Amino acid sequence: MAPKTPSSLPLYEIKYRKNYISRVIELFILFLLFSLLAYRFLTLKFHGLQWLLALICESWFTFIWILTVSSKWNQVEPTTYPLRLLERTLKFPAVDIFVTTADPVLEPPLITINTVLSLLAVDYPANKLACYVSDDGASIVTYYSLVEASKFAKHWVPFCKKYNIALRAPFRYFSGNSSPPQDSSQEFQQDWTRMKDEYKQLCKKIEDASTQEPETCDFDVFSNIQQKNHPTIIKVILENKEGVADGLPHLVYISREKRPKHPHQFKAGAMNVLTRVSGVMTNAPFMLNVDCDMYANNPQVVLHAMCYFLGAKDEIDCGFVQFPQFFYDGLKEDPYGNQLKVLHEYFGRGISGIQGPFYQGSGCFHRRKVIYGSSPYEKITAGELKDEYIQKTYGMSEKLSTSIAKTLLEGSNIIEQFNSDSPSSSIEIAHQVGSCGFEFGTAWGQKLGWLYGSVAEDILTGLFIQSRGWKSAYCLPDPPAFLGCAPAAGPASMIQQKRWATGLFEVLLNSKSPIIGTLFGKLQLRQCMAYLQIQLWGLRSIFEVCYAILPAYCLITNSHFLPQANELSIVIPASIFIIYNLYVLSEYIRANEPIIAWMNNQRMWRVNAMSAWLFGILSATTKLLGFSETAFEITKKDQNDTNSDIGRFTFDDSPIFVPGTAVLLLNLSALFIGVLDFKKGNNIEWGLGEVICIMWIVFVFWAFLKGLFAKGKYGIPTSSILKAGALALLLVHLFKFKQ
Ligand SMILES: O=c1ccn([C@@H]2O[C@H](COP(=O)(O)OP(=O)(O)O[C@H]3O[C@H](CO)[C@@H](O)[C@H](O)[C@H]3O)[C@@H](O)[C@H]2O)c(=O)[nH]1
Ligand SMILES: [Mn+2]
Repeated sequence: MAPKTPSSLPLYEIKYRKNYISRVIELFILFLLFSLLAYRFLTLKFHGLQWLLALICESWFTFIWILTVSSKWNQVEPTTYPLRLLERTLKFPAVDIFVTTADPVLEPPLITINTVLSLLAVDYPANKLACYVSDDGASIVTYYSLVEASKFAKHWVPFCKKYNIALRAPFRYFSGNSSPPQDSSQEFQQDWTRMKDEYKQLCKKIEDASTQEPETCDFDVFSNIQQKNHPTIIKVILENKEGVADGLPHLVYISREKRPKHPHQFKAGAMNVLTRVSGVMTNAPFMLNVDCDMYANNPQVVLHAMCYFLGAKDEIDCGFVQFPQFFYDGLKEDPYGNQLKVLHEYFGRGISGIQGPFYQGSGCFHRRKVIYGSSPYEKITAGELKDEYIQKTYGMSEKLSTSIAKTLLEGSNIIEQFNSDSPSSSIEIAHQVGSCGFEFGTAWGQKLGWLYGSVAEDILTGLFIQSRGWKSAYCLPDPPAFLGCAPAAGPASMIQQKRWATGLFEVLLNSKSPIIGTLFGKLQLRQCMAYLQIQLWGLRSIFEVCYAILPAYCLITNSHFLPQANELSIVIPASIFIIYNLYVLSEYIRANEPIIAWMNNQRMWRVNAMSAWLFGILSATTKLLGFSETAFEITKKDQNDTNSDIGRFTFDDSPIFVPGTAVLLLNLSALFIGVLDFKKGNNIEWGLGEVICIMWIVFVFWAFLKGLFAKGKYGIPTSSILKAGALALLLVHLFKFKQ
């Protein structure tokens, strides 16, 4: 065999995990679940309401388990080879990078500029990159910070490239290091110290600006505007006019027009403006989007993504390339269960073995034409793109139409397409396409761009792409490509989970729901099942709450919903409980996660399911009935809350904590009532099974139990406890009455 030349080696490889043992265990659990259902069904007539409720809930859990097993069946082990790519070619396609920020308080500008700096410094020809920052907060501080950061970038980027620095977000690079590494050269030590000083000054400037607004004439546009009522603001901060590969990429600030009566569609709206503004300015064939807190942790990210785009034999195989979301400074042992490591490890790799990962909203590279609504192999001729059609669909702008036509007609020539004009020459048209009336009557948000109608715009948009037949690729470089902030407080974490549950459920009811995508589109059946697995989070809450109430119901009404300890059939539910939990534990161990993280996560999944998801489905339903609109509540990004016991669960007066507290109180009272009954020597119908269930619920809500007695932010506010108590009391009486 002839030795392989660099150009014949594959740029990526996808292997499949040999997860046979896992599959067997998962199928065995499924078998046990079916046995349980059969047993319940056959014995239904000997038991009361609680038996029927248990049967309904367990049927639902079985259904979810089928979705889970299918989603995790084919887990991928992808590898990308950026070095081979570098050996193969010197010509790279252009990439437009989008960073979104929306609130200078919840999303401190220092975090945003670190993300931007890490992106400006990636290993990729600078003349092929343009970074666009969308600021829905229209904040002068954010803009000022970016301007100052761009000055710092002129030294930072060359420094990173000269010494091949691995971590190019300065706040992470300098954190904890007060002096340069001692074993390095004199020159490096000097440069290091200089950079660190400059970065300190930058931080100081930004800090000062947030207390006293900066004043220069350049900032006039920001004076006298309101966050939700202002014209489009676009500023070209950095421009690589000469097009030099080792210079700096373009950097453009955009705050789209906002008017009070005009729905602005949250992040999806911002992404569409970014798409259009970049379309008229640079029109790169690929775009990367990241949330403002998701800095590039691996300087080769773009190269890794290009391994897929340039290495795929068939374009259909990668409509987009998703890097999973990982988080930095994650709280030890993941008390809020939101670092999602284990979810990515099995579920994420599993769906990547079907039609590809979901689009996760951040850390994703898209083909521009995919965002423009095209389908795989779609051959568009110039005739079909007659201006009239384009303008009706994409909006009235000649320059934008031309650029869109170019993208759609592109064929396979993605390298040459870069727009050679400098961004500032298109600034007027950019203002026009960034205005809020531009989309009126067009297909933006409906059939192209980022889709409207769900606060989980990412899942909706990705689903629509996959329903057109595109596959997506999962990229897992080492070190991880992007790192962001996971919420580090109880309320923030709950609000995020609630938003996801709402948004995911909205997608299910949308005209682009996965079921429709499979029936009428090109979404694969098992991909549809994977989407359902997450989109049913909201509905799951009802069954989970019901099931958590059952043991309490039994103790209060002196009945049982599980077979008694001396019956042989108790083996079925007992073994489901034991095998399932041990199996999940083994997943954590295999993923090198601490056992405590497993414990915390198991609890938090249940807590989220019974509180945040419940509110999620409530808000999706009230929207559906037309009572309210769902809103995108932004997650707080800063987590340097120094004087607090990080990791200890925190509460606030949000009603979101009421149902969980009520479930806990109800079970505790049931236990109390049961023990009294038992002491009285009454004939007891319930048994060990029900008592273990109550113990388990107390274990799940341990943080809430502690919260009942703690003060300040660690305690559940008295008003919430009273509401939950009243609810629990009401249920106790209802059950008693029924009896
Ligand atoms: O009106 C808005 C609201 C939000 N954002 C941006 O959207 C991003 C995500 O917001 P965040 O509060 O961090 O939400 P997360 O729950 O952490 O985000 C995940 O889930 C969202 C969908 O619920 C996706 O949009 C995100 O990309 C995904 O990372 C941030 O960059 C925001 O600045 C806007 O630009 N405009
Ligand atoms: Mn976020």
